[in-house]
Order: sequence, then structure tokens, then C-alpha cells
Amino acid sequence: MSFKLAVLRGFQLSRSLLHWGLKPAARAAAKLRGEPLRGVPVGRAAQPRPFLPARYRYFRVSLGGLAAQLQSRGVRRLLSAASPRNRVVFLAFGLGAGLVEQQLEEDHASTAACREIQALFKKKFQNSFKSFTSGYKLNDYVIGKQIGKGCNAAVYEAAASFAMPQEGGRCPLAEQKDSEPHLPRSVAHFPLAMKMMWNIGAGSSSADILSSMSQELVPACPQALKEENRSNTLHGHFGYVPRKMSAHPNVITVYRAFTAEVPLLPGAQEEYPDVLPPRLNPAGMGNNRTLFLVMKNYPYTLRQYLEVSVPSRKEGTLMVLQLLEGVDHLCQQGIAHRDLKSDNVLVELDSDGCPHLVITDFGCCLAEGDFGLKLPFNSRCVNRGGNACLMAPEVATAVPGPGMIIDYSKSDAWAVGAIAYEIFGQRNPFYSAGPEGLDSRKYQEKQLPLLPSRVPTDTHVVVRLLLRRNPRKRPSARVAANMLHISLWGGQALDSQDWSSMKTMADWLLCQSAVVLLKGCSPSRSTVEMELQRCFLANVNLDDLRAAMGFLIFGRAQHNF
Ligand SMILES: Nc1ncnc2c1ncn2[C@@H]1O[C@H](COP(=O)(O)OP(=O)(O)OP(=O)(O)O)[C@@H](O)[C@H]1O
Repeated sequence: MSFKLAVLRGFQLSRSLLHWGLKPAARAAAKLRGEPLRGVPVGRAAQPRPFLPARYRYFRVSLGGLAAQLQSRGVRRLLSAASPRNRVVFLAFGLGAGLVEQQLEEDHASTAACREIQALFKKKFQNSFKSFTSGYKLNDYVIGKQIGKGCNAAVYEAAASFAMPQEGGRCPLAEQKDSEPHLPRSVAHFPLAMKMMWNIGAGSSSADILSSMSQELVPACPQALKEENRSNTLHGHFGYVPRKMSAHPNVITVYRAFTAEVPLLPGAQEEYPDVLPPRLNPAGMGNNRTLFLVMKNYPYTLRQYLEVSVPSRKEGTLMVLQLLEGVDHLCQQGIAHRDLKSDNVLVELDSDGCPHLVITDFGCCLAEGDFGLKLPFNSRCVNRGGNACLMAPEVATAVPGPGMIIDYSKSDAWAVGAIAYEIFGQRNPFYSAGPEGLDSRKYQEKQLPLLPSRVPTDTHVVVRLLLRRNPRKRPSARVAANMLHISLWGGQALDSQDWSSMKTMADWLLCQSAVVLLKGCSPSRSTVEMELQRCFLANVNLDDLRAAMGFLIFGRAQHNF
């Protein structure tokens, strides 16, 4: 090996320490020098880098040990005794190890900055709910016409005397935004939506109904249930207590949930006679009481919205990003929606006319306290979720058996990838019948159709990565969301910079925080963009950012070939 090459190798080896073995190496070095370990969270540090192949992980640890030894006095003594040629090679190693130290310092500073930024933005999302003591009876509401229907429920527009729009158009229960002029008239006059579940076989006592329809209560706010029902659920009176979720701008909030006798609502005899109780239809099979859920009334579902509008490039990306933020929020709370589709996403327009998306209909969700996002799949009777077309490959291909588990931690993110085609004006490839249609159980990634050329490259990259068959090679919703945040707001500042430098990233994050804080101070309304930026900063984490950057660089490189 030539002298120059040896020096270069020494330096390169130390650089790879930086890249792959940074924290273990630095820990070992600090330990050898008897210094206390600072700042680096242990659990996080132990996680493998996204592109470090498993076979190199052992190597990472040994490189770490090597870096530590380079710092030790013994090696320094060895250095002084070595020939000039070897000394230069050792020095090159030393320089690299010095860089490890420097990078570690940057890491400490960036981790601390991330923590502070998170704390600043992690305020609880307020869903503009005002605590009323009423709204737990059907009689509290005026019910208008039917606005939707699924396989399990009919949804009606509703208003409540205690929550009617007041002078100036403000509704105390579900606060109207300044975008009211965009809304169809009925939404302004009926600010609420009432979902009446169809009850076949769930019994007629409140406890039985709440128990068997408990998934619908997952997005319910703490005041949604009346005190006695709340304490029943809290004390596990029902066999199964689903997780409760905190509010999020991209997830529906159920304001009220109560049981009542099934009324004869407009269109009932014509549209769903079979599920009515015999009291209303002698041939009906429904129970006498059922569950009612009160939510905000949204003017469109995503499917309806896309039938009448073509989102711009940026709006399309913001829509995908909102779905990812909503899904990430669910994952963080150990909940998988399992039935994401454009009918289960509601849309309203913000004050700038940008579509604001919320995920709704939790009837198929997985929200069990014991297993989190992993479902034991030991029998065919276990329900693996809703809509089979948009079932992620790992769910659709799972075979039941002893010890089998379905991991849902990235399945909703996969569905977002499929819905992105609809957002960008194409047919969802997993819906189309015929030779062009793809089957999530069998498709190959190269069969995925290209998105229209107007779609930004990074968005294209994210969609393709989300639709990877192997969940281990697929980014999580958080990482995919970060990729879009970086692409939307980091581009200009960071394109020309060295992203591997944590300092560059931390500087950018601090700038973003300042911008969002300043925008938040202005009396103007909250917009989709502002809300998304707040979400990003509230969840900012160094490892997820690094992973997002890694995926972006990798995806961009692939896209250009
Ligand atoms: N909050 C709301 N605001 C406006 N429309 C709504 C609202 N909630 C539901 N809808 C409308 O009602 C339809 C049916 O609602 P939902 O999907 O919750 O019922 P479901 O019977 O549980 O559906 P599925 O067949 O997917 O199980 C939706 O597709 C939508 O058109």
C-alpha cells in the first residue's frame, strides 16, 4: 500500500467511525478516559443506522473500541516510538478520532436543541371544544338531512341549541373557521355531524352497546361520554377497554357519544330498512337502542373533494403530509387505523383555501392496550382490518398460525402511499380492476405506476418508499413526514449544505422554530401549513431526522437514474 493510500485509509476509517460507530465509539473513548457520559440517550444510541447492513454492526462496535484506544495514553506512547511513516498514518487515525469527538459535541448540542424545540411546541392541541354539560341526549340536537352512509352507520347533519352559530357565525361547540364562505350552506347551519351506528346483535343495554362498538370511541375527547359511562370504561367494566387518543389536527375528534332509542330519521325506511328495530319496521333486524357519535361536520370526504378539485403540486404534498402526521400520531399512541381510504378522510378548507384533512371512522382500528401495534394472528377468525384492497402486503399476506403476529406499525403509512395516487389525480393502482390493477399481496415495486411529472421529486420518492413491500425497508410515517418537511421547508437552506453536519441541521431547526413562533404571534388564523410546521417541531428527533435525510438522499439518487 502506498504511503498516501495508507494515510487516506486511516482517515477514511476514522470517518466511518463518525458515520456508523459514532456513539459507541465516543462512549468507549469517554469511558477509557474516565469521563462521565453526557447527553446521548442510551436507547436511541443503540439503534442501528438505517442503511448500516446487519453484518457490519459488529464492526461498528469494534471500530468504537479502536477509536477509544486511539485516545488512550498507551497508544500515544506507541505513536512517539513509531517510525515517521507509521506516525503519520496513526495521526490520520487520530485526526479522525478527533472528528468523532467534535461530531459528538455537535450531537450533544443538537440533541439538546431538539429537546428544547419539542418542549416549546408540544403543547396539547386544542380542538376548540368548550365544556358543556349538555349534549348527551338525542333531544339536545336538531337533525337535518343525511350526509353519508357506510356499511355500519348513517351520518346526518346536526345542530344543537346550546351550540348553534351565534352572532358573527361562531359556534361554541365546534368552532367555525374563518373559511366559512367556502363552506356549503348546510355546514354553516348544521356545524355538527351525527353518526348513528346500526346495531344488529350488540344488545340494547348501554353497557353492551358501548362495549361492542368501543373502537368508535377511540377518538372521543375526555368529556364525550357522560360521567357514569366514563367511569364504567375507566374501570374496565366492559370486557375490552380500547386506548384513548389525544386530539390531533389531522384526526377527527368525537365531541359526544351516547346511546339512545333508534329514531326514524330521513331516508331510513328507503335506505336502511333492514337495520331498523321491529318497532319502526316489522321486518327489521336492528336492536332498539344504538350508539350516536357527535363530531364536527366537514363539507367533503377526500374522495368527494378530489372529484371537484385538482390540488396544486404544493397542496398535494401538504395533503399527503397531513395524512402522514395523522398516522404518526396514531402510531405514537399505539393505534392502527386499518381502514384508511379516501372515504374515511374528511376535508375542509383553511383560511387560505388549502385543504385540511382529518382521518375519521375508527370502527376497524386496532387499539388494544396489551399488544400495541402487534396483533397475535393465531386463527382465521382474527379480524385483520377493513378494506382488503388497501391492506399493506405484510397484513394481506399474513397466514394465521401458532405464534404468528401481524405488525401494523407501518401498515397505515403504506395505505397513505396508495392514497397519494388519488391525491395527485390518478386512479388508485390498488383499486383498479383488470391488468393495470395491482394486488397488494403480489405486486412488484417496479410495477407501481409513475406519478404525474408535475409531482415534486421528493414527494414521488416518499410515495415509492411508502409502497415498499418489505416494512423493514419502508420509512415509518414519522420518517416519511420528516422527509416531506425537509423537502418543503429545508430545501433552500440546506440543499447546498452538508446535511451530515448536525450543526447545519440544528441551525435550520432553530430558524424554523423562530419563523413558526413569529407567525404564531400574528393575530392571523391558524393555517394548515402553520399547524404542520408545529407538528414537525413538536416531534423533532435527531435519529428520525437522520433517517429521513438518509432515505431522501438514497431516493433522490435512485430517482435520477
Ligand atoms: N364528521 C363528518 N362530517 C361530514 N361527513 C361525515 C362525517 N363523518 C362521516 N361522514 C360521512 O358519512 C360517511 C360514512 O361515515 P363512516 O365512514 O364513519 O361510516 P361507516 O359505516 O363506519 O363506514 P365504513 O363503511 O367505512 O365502515 C362518510 O364516508 C362521509 O361521507
